[in-house]
Parts: sequence; structure tokens; C-alpha cells
Amino acid sequence: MSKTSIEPRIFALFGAFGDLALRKLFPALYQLDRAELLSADTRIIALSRQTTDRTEAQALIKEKLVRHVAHPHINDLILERFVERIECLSIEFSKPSDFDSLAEKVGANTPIIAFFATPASVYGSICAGLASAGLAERCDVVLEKPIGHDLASFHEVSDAVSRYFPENRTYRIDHYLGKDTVQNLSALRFANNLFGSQWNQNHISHVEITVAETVGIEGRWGYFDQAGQLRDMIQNHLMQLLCLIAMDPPPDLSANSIRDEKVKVLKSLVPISSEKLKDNLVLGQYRAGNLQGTTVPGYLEEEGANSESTTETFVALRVEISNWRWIGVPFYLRTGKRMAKKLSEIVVHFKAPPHSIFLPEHGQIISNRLIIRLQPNEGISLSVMTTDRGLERGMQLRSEPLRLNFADSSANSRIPDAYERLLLEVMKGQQNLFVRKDEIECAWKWCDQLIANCKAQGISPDNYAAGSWGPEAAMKLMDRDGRSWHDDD
Ligand SMILES: NC(=O)C1=CN([C@@H]2O[C@H](COP(=O)(O)OP(=O)(O)OC[C@H]3O[C@@H](n4cnc5c(N)ncnc54)[C@H](OP(=O)(O)O)[C@@H]3O)[C@@H](O)[C@H]2O)C=CC1
Ligand SMILES: O=C1O[C@H](COP(=O)(O)O)[C@@H](O)[C@H](O)[C@H]1O
Repeated sequence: MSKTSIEPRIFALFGAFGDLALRKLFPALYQLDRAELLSADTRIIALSRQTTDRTEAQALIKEKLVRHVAHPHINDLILERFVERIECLSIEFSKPSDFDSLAEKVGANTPIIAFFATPASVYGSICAGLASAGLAERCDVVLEKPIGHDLASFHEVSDAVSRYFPENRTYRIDHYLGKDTVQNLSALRFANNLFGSQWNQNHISHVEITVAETVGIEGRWGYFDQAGQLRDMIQNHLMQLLCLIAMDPPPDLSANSIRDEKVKVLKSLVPISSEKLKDNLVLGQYRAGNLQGTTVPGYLEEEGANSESTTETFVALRVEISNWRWIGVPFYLRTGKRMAKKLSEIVVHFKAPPHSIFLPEHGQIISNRLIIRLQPNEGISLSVMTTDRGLERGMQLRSEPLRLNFADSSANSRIPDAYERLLLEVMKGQQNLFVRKDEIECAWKWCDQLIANCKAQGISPDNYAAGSWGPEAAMKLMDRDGRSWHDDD
């Protein structure tokens, strides 16, 4: 990241002692401070409903920073400077009259970034509180996903926010858009004619998008059991990745040009009808298992669990995009908790050459694959066919990777966390990496019909062992098309 002259801001963190704030937001703000990207006068107001003593809060945040920030980046002087920026205020977010104390604390003029690290059900009342305290005009609002539980509840929350905040001051986060490799997708696709010219159904046979996590639900059962993996991951992160891979080149890099193209993809996404569910969708729920040498409990044994739950913790989908570019190209999406390893990647499979001049004894041609690794080991790899070197063996075809590892090639070799980039973009007033209202509407609409069809058909999740790659049926979903999920090495 280059150093930028950033005006002073007040970060008002609603839900400052929740999981997201302590694990992601404070560490991201600390890293921005360390990179000298926060002006000296920037303040952070930690808002919660518990009465919190400032010194205790600073000590808690310091402890969390030491836990969540990579050790070499902890610098005592910067840490002290950072926690000195933090003030606390206790208010009930659903009581607009409580917000007068916030107005008093922030004082006049300084622009405010209000980050809602709370359930979406309170976003509307926070907006009403900010407006009633006279703060709305100088405030940008940052909303976490998932916004709502379906299209109808999204509209409710969205209307409550837009009553006070116009679209150009509303930043809807999908933190996958802040990931380094996701950023690189635009460069890869639109700055390399090699790929740009091949990016369609004439040359690509299919695309895989995998977001596998090793974490389980742990302390988030209450939230997760209501959501499930379809709402928690597919509706937002995987849909966004799909859009960035499938969209047409935008006319320019402006936020609205990119968002217009993403919306077109979402509108072209073919709904999965009830009859097609069986062959195009797999749901799973993890059971106890062995994850990298440790025994972990099943979903129904997690803290706070209801042993009857049929909520899915794994989803595999085969989706189609009905437009000129992608007709006939399946996109296979897969995401789950407690899987064999943490791995997020997109694999673009190119078609085989139209005619082979090689003989069986030369070996088999393996179609080119472009592997875009989002995490870990961020980078890009392209498998190309080569032949064995040396005089002895003659022509022997083999597939070898051309690799670009972002950690090796980036200037300071630290890949910033998504939230660092996103918070910086909010400070700059840039909306490219945030999601527009109509994108979320289209994504909810598509997911709502899928969820309704599953319900109508009584589809319940298959079991899979924690530490595996999901239910057997997920392998069969690919197998039916004569394919298999990319085998990670
Ligand atoms: N955690 C994560 O990894 C991710 C979270 N998100 C999203 O971020 C948001 C926050 O998630 P997370 O941090 O996990 O949730 P938590 O439940 O851990 O934190 C939410 C915080 O909001 C506070 N809060 C809720 N309602 C009120 C209210 N009416 N008045 C005052 N305070 C209130 C809670 O206070 P109290 O403790 O007093 O209830 C709590 O501290 C959610 O929208 C979630 O979907 C998105 C991506 C990842
Ligand atoms: O939004 C969410 O994302 C995390 C996964 O994020 P990652 O950056 O670690 O890949 C997921 O665990 C969580 O359930 C979901 O709400």
C-alpha cells in the first residue's frame, strides 16, 4: 500500500467488543496506523451497550491485537499510539435518544465513519439514532453482511438505512472483495489479452469456485443456525466471486461500471428448479471428525447447539449463466465449514485443443487450468503442456505449472488483510470494492428461490466427517459431468 494523505476521521465502531471488531476491525485499523495511513487526529470510538471503562477496554483491545496481529508487526510505540486513539461510549443502539451522548463526544465537523459490526436487525435504528443526533450529514455508514435473511428482510433493512443515507455514503461490505487476489482478478482478466480473448464458452469448459474453511461454528451457533452456509457464504462471497469471474469487461474502472456488469451476471444466473435440485445441489452438515490430527465435535455438539438442527454447513452447487459468453459452461461452487483444509480458490478449466497431432505414446494432453488462489499462499498458477527435456526420452508430454506467488512478488511481501484495504477505501470515498443495493437484491432473489425449492422438496443435509471434503454426493455432482474437483497439492 502506498502512503496517502488521509484526512482525520472519527471511526464510530458499533458492536466494538463483538467477534468481528476484536478479531478483524481493530487489527486492520492498527495495521493502517502502523503504515502511517491514519492521520494523527483520527479517533476511534468503541460503542457498546455494556458500560466499559476506557482503560479496561484499551487493555482488552491491546490483548486482542497481540493475539491477532502477526508478531513481527507488533511495535510497542505504535501499539500505545493506537490504543490512545480509542475512547468508549455505552449506548443502546435501538434508542435514538442515547445518540446525543455520541454527538457530544464526537464534537463538531470531523467526518465520521460509522461501522456497524452488529446484527443487521439494528442497522436501521443506528441510522435513525445518528440522524436524530444530527450526525447523519457528515457520516458514511459501513454495513456488514449478510444484510437480512432474505429479499424481504433485506428491503426492510435497506429502506431503514436509505431513509438517512444515500447510496454514495453507504458501503456494503463483502470482505472477499478486499482480498488481494480478488483485486488481482481485474488485472488478470482485463490487462492480459491472452486471457481476455479466451474468456468465454468457446475456450473454457468449466469453472470451479471453492471456499473451504477448517473453522467450525464455535461460539456463533445462534447466528449461524438461522443463516446456514447458503446465506452465510453463497449469497454473498461466492456470488461476488462468480460475478468477478463471469462479468463482461466494464467500460472503465468506476464503481458503477463494475457493479453494472456484476448485476448483469446475477440476472443471467439460471434459477435451479425443483426438478433440477437433485442433480445440481448438495447440502451437508458436519459430524465429529479428525481435523489435522485433532478430534473436533460435530455441528450438533457445538456450544449452544440444538440437536435437531438441519441447517447446512456445506453447500455444493452446479450453476449456469445464460448469456452469450457462458452458455453451456457449468460453474461448480463449493463451500463448507470444518473441511480438510482452509482453501479458497478459483479454477478455470480451458477446453482441450480442437485436434491433437500427438500419438498415444507421447502421453496425454491435459487441458490448461488457471488456478487463482485466494488463500492461503495467494497467487496464480497456469498449467501448461510441455515435454520432457533431454535426448533419451523423445517427445513425452507433461503438464507443468507457471506460478506467480503474490507473497514473493509483492513489494514488502506482506499481504494486507481484506479489512485494511476496505477501511482505507472507505476513507478515500471509493466504492468499487463495496456492493450496490441491486447486486444484493439479485443475489437474494436467486438464493430465496433455491432455499424455497429445497424447503418444498424437503431436502435435508447429508452428513460429512469434520476434516473431509464434504459429503460423497458433492463428488458425484462433478462425477456426473465426467469431472472431479481440483485436487489441491
Ligand atoms: N464474526 C465474523 O467473522 C463475521 C461477522 N460478520 C457480520 O458482522 C456483524 C457482527 O458480527 P459479530 O461480531 O460476529 O457478532 P457479535 O455478536 O460477536 O457482536 C455483535 C455486537 O453488537 C452488539 N449489539 C447487538 N445489538 C446491540 C444493541 N441493540 N445495542 C448495543 N449493542 C448491540 C453486541 O453487544 P452484546 O454483546 O451486548 O450483545 C455485540 O458486541 C454481523 O452482522 C455479522 O453477520 C460478517 C462477516 C464475518
Ligand atoms: O463472512 C464470513 O466469512 C468467514 C470466512 O472468511 P475468511 O476471510 O476467513 O475466508 C466465515 O467463517 C463466516 O462464517 C462468514 O460469516
